[in-house]
Amino acid sequence: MTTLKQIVGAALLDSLDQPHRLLAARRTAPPEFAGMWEFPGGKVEPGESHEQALHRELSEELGVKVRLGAELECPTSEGWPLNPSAAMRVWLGKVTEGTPAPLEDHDLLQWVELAGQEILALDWIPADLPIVQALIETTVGGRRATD
Ligand SMILES: Nc1nc2c([nH]c(=O)n2[C@H]2C[C@H](O)[C@@H](COP(=O)(O)OP(=O)(O)OP(=O)(O)O)O2)c(=O)[nH]1
Repeated sequence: MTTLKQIVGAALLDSLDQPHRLLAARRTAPPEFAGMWEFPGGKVEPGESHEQALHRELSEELGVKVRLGAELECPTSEGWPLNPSAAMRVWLGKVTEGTPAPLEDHDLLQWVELAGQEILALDWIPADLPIVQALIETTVGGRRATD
């Protein structure tokens, strides 16, 4: 039985086949996370699947429709641990309708290169750092090795 609060996040990429850039979102609240970068998303509501929750959150927060790709492989069945009471599962995705805008919960969106130092230089919510690392490995890891 799931005991942790379930959060879903999207790694929105410029392309699912040949990704080069990720859309990062800067949070406005709560105070301890304001100004930090994260994957857009939020809590799974009762009766929703994880994917349904993610589509709803992306519509509310960014005003976009997306195609979801694979789930980013995570260390536990409940996802990536965020804190003692919550875990997040993350799906790769691509915007199919609309232009992302910071409508709710964020004050800035930024497309960042997956390769290079720019992405790691962002002030991510600390719990997101292993997720960002895994995303880089999954997307451009092979390319990096031959850079
Ligand atoms: N969306 C999101 N939340 C994250 C990330 N990393 C991380 O620690 N969190 C935490 C922050 C919050 O405590 C929780 C998600 O809550 P939220 O505030 O985004 O969810 P929500 O929009 O459904 O919340 P609410 O306004 O309905 O209260 O997970 C991340 O990358 N994306």
